[in-house]
Amino acid sequence: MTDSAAILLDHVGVRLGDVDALRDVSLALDARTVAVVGENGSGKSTFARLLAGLVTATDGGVRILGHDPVRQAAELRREVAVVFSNPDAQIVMPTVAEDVAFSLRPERLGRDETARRVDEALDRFGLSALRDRSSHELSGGQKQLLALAGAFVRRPRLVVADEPTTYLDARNARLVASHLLEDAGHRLVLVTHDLTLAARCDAAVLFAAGRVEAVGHPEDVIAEYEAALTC
Ligand SMILES: Nc1ncnc2c1ncn2[C@@H]1O[C@H](COP(=O)(O)OP(=O)(O)OP(=O)(O)O)[C@@H](O)[C@H]1O
Repeated sequence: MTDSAAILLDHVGVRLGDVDALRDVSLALDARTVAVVGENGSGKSTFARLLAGLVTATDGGVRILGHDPVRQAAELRREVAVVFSNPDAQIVMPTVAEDVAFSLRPERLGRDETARRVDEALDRFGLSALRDRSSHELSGGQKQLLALAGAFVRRPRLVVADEPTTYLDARNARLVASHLLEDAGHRLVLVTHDLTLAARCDAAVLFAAGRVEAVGHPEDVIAEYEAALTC
């Protein structure tokens, strides 16, 4: 296993209550965009949360972007952004512009730099005209774009997206996917049940019952997943 890969897991187990959500997972992932696929309950979200420092390993070793998620939790929080399927969980401020600015608070930037970065993010995600709108009154698609703006405004090195297109119509799903996949200097780990979307990533991981069943080129991994489904 190369020890310079962006995502390194060495015999990792994660126990949640009395469930082994991940078991003996060893991975070295260095592709820029990685799809995570597998059946319901196979451990995908647990893996995503582990990368973001939201759950900790019960066994084994983890390095994300060179950081130990426990001892270097602050560095990890600064460099990893998370996007979930339900954007409501991530929207905290009354207006669209305030919500994006809120994401920048930990950076302690000056007022002008904050305003510049917020404007840039709103523009990039097509939200400039909605900047003073109530964030909770946006449509589902607009809310997900707001969640993306809040994630990307921090210029993360890694974006972990857990089924970010689940509740979106085809047009917004396509828009959100293209923002996530475009190379804006970030890495992406994308948990998805959309195998067409997974195929657009540079690499894929297949989970089954908390274990890694396959890892490699998305075409091969998806073929293995589909073969298992037809058995
Ligand atoms: N907080 C928790 N406490 C106890 N068990 C949990 C908890 N969260 C998840 N689990 C269990 O861990 C296992 C893996 O769940 P996880 O959410 O990672 O799967 P998933 O592949 O993301 O599923 P889905 O596709 O349905 O979202 C499942 O058996 C689940 O029931």
